Amino acid sequence: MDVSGFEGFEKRLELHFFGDDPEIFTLGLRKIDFESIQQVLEAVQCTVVSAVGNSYFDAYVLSESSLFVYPTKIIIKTCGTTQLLKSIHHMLHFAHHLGLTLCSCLYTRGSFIFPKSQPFPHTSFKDEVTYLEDTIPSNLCHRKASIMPSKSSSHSWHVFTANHYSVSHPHIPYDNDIFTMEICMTELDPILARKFFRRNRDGTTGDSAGKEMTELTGINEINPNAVICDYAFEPCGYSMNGMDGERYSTIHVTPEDGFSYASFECAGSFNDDIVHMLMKVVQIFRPGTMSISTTWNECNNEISPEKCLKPEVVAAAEAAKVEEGGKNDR
Ligand SMILES: C[S@+](CC[C@H](N)C(=O)[O-])C[C@H]1O[C@@H](n2cnc3c(N)ncnc32)[C@H](O)[C@@H]1O
Repeated sequence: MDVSGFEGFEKRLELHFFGDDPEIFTLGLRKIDFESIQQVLEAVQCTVVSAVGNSYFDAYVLSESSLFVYPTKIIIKTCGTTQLLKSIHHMLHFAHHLGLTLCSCLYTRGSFIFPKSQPFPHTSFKDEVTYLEDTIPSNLCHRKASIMPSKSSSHSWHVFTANHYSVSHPHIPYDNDIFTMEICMTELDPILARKFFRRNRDGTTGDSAGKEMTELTGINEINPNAVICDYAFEPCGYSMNGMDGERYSTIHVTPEDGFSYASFECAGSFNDDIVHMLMKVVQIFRPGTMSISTTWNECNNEISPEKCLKPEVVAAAEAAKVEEGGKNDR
């Protein structure tokens, strides 16, 4: 941990692949063995603390956040002083051996609380973009990098996208109904944040203490259908991955006062009850500041992260804040 505190804001990388073998849609990247996954994570400087899988994907809780492996997609999210972008080179190597080619890359992050503690290539957004430009293959020719405008300078969204387009694969299949929602929260209510400190040190494991926190805080009620894999760190900190069919969700909490942070991320559909979900998340953390981003695939196969939200998400966030306004005097 940095002398001043732990960097909660995650770096997030989403890579999509395509290939000619129909088997890639059933197993694909999930064929990468655990040793190779560990090799990728070694480059990033984090480890696996817990793992589960269902018939659609594998979910790993990491010492610093989470990894999701689908047949043609990988999402890796890491916090602290990890070097996330160093995973790309290794991932491309393993994917290549499975006959898979990268067709899109999305890298996002918020504003670091402790930017000066970040190692290369995360020393600045400029360095990150240069590193990405140099690492991703040239078939990803549509590239964009931007820091999206924000009312709060401490919650600026940094985005890099790169997409492939070819005549032979004009329509790489994406599910246009599914979007990703990420909520980043700082200045958590200190009383609620205390719930993410381990109480009984004796006889509990990271798994059992994690399960206790999931129930005590109501995280299990956000999506009651999700199978949850949770973990509590020592002396504090919490991570969970949820699996609901092919949809994932993930929560990470840094509860220490002075640099408290929590994030919630899920894959959702426009038919979901976003209001309910947002209300639940806000009630669990009562953050002083929060930002929400949604990302979805447009018909032209470009991954499009939006800080300007779909109206239903804006309405839900505002409803959640109004509801909490009366309860939280901060
Ligand atoms: C890994 S978790 C969740 C990360 C998530 N991105 C976040 O910041 O909310 C981070 C929390 O666990 C605590 N922690 C305790 N041991 C840790 C370890 N070995 N690695 C990472 N975090 C640890 C940190 O102090 C912090 O409160």
